[in-house]
Amino acid sequence: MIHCTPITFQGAEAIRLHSPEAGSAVILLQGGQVVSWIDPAGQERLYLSPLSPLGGEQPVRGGVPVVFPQFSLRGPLVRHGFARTQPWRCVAPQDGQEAATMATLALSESDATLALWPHLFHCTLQVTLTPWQLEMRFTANNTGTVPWHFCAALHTYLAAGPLNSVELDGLQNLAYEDTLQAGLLVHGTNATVQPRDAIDRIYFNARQPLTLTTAMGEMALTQHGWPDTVVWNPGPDGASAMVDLPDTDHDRFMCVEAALIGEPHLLAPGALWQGTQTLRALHVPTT
Ligand SMILES: O=P(O)(O)OC[C@H]1O[C@@H](O)[C@H](O)[C@@H](O)[C@@H]1O
Repeated sequence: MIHCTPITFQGAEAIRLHSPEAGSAVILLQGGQVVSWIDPAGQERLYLSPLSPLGGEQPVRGGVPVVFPQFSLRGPLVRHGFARTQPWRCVAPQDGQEAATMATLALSESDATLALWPHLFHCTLQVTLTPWQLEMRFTANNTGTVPWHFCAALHTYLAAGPLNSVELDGLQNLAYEDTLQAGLLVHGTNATVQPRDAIDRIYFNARQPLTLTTAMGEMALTQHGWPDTVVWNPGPDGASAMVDLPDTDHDRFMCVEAALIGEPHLLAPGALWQGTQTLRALHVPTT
């Protein structure tokens, strides 16, 4: 039998990747959700809300929730689909091997998912930790006999300083759908994205890589396979309205999500889709 030895992280079952050179990462079995990435300098690079209980039935706010098979409310399922609240299992490394810097978690159909979505599937998330870099590879496999459509995203909460010091470079001159304006299609300008209040945008066919500059330093964000990028922060009013987020914590993260939204993917029986998001810390402030 294949399994990893779980650790307990804030009371929830998890897998920990670590090495002296690369730092560490923690992945919850619930949701297959990365909730911590500590770089070799000891700096936490992901945001995790202190008001979001782990191991319950609610989605965990922070880290990297896996959105599947639906994005947001663009379909009949709960927002962002069911994958982020289902119990995943660790399928690699194999029992007895050192779970040093790479692990793969998997989710397949169950009575619970079939009650929500009548399809056979096998999803995996492979997480690889190297010095200053975290790579996450998501796959979706149709293990049934009929084709199905899906959307997905890695809803990455990057730790950031105050929102007014955030700048995202690489999405200039691209059109985006503005969720805060009821999905209005907005023509982009040649300015970098500098959110100073709530922001909720879907960029279709986004260019790569992006560079996120925050009070925490610079990070290169690269996605392969994922055509779209979501940029989200709830802003002060949105944060205050969320029970699982401290009132001022909109000033502690920025979500840049590698996503498949614009054209739901049709997966034939036996077919496999994959998308990778890579986070690379480029510059660490010396203060
Ligand atoms: O609160 P949730 O379900 O985790 O969603 C958070 C946000 O996720 C983003 O991906 C969406 O674009 C936002 O519209 C949404 O508010």
